[in-house]
Amino acid sequence: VYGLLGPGATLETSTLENVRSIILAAQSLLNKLIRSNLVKNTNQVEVLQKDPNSPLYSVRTFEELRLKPQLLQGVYSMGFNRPSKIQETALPMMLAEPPQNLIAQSQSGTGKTAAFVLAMLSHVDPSRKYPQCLCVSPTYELALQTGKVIEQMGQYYSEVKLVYAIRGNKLPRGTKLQEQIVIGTPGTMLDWCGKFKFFDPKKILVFVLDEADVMIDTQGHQDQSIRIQRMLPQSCQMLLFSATFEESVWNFAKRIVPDPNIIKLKREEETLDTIKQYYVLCNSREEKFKALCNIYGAITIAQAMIFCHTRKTAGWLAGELSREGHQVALLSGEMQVEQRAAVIERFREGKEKVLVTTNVCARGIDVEQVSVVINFDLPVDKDGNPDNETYLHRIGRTGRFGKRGLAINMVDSKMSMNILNKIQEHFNKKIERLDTDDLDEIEKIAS
Ligand SMILES: Nc1ncnc2c1ncn2[C@@H]1O[C@H](COP(=O)(O)OP(=O)(O)OP(=O)(O)O)[C@@H](O)[C@H]1O
Repeated sequence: VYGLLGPGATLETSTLENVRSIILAAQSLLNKLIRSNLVKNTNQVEVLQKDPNSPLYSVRTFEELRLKPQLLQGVYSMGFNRPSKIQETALPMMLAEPPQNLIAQSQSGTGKTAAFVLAMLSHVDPSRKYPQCLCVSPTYELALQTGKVIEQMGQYYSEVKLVYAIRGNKLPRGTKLQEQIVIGTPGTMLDWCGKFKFFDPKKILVFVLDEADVMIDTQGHQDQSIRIQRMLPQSCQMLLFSATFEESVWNFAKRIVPDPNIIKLKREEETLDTIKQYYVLCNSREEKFKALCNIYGAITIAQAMIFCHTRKTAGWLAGELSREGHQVALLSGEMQVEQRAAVIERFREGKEKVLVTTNVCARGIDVEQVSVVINFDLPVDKDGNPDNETYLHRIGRTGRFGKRGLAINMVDSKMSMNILNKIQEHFNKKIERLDTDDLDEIEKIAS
């Protein structure tokens, strides 16, 4: 299957309406590629049960779930010692008899994929050689990532096989699938069960819809998913996962999952409390660059992220910094997701000390060891208004990381001063002026 795939989706291949969904899907893939650990979350899980009178089980250990030994071995071999926050509640619900339907929302990296993969592997009967679980993902790259988790978790359960229903994987007419798990994108999945009848949808026990928020942004995916769902038997367990839960996602979720239990885990809040914020007044990008050099000359910066508004500025700045002798990594929109993941990985490993990037590329990426964030350009939305949310994401820290940080904003016009003032008002946190021609003053900010 891997050999059949072309390179990852690029923005060039898309129509304009699809750009947002492609960015979302790419972001999600990027997060998966660069993630090395569970994203910890200290918030409480909110649970809404279909039947409020039934007792709510949550587990502290994987043993309590009475998994097949081959699966427990698979779980431990992945380095999981205990269920994540969302898994504590989601797993007993998904593994209950009779199976329960579930809608679960929690941010990327909290263990949703591992949870539903475990549920699918627990429910299949390997002695039956036909599809019993379907999992739909928004893109084939995301489907492949989930497939990898199935392969890893099921490594000691080799009787269970999976097949990818993705564009490019063409099967001869009349094929009857023998694999127990089918994972793919909605269009191909629909063709496989509706048009080509490669398997019998009435025999499906578990239907998983992953990344619902990304899914609904892609034209046609919603309808295709609903059409697949309609072919499944009433007894089929329906599971839907999403990182965010806007109204539109919720409406879609309710159409896909009848009588759901609902689990939500709020994202850990980011705060500016532990961040010292400054701004520097300049007149041009050259002056901004000079200010940046002065800062680097005065204080030791282990690792910094620098945000620019456009690819062009980012490219220019990366070049200038390299000429000054800095080890610079550039993250840019025209790079494919895999290339971006590699750049971030190198930066995380400390191979480069400065990461220059545009906003699109770096949304949602945590690089814990970064202590200095520089807004070479202030974050604005497409209408040129201050983008407070992005400002917070760039420089904010969750309580968990708690470390002190430094944020420096470059202001180069009346307009950008105005934006800075609005950001300051919005967060009600003072942003101090920094004179970068005064070395003593710069040294003070690092202490
Ligand atoms: N119980 C666990 N203990 C330790 N690590 C875990 C556990 N569950 C999952 N992980 C790991 O944490 C990371 C995130 O898990 P997972 O991919 O399942 O999260 P997710 O919520 O599905 O995120 P995304 O939607 O981005 O895929 C993965 O590297 C996974 O291997």
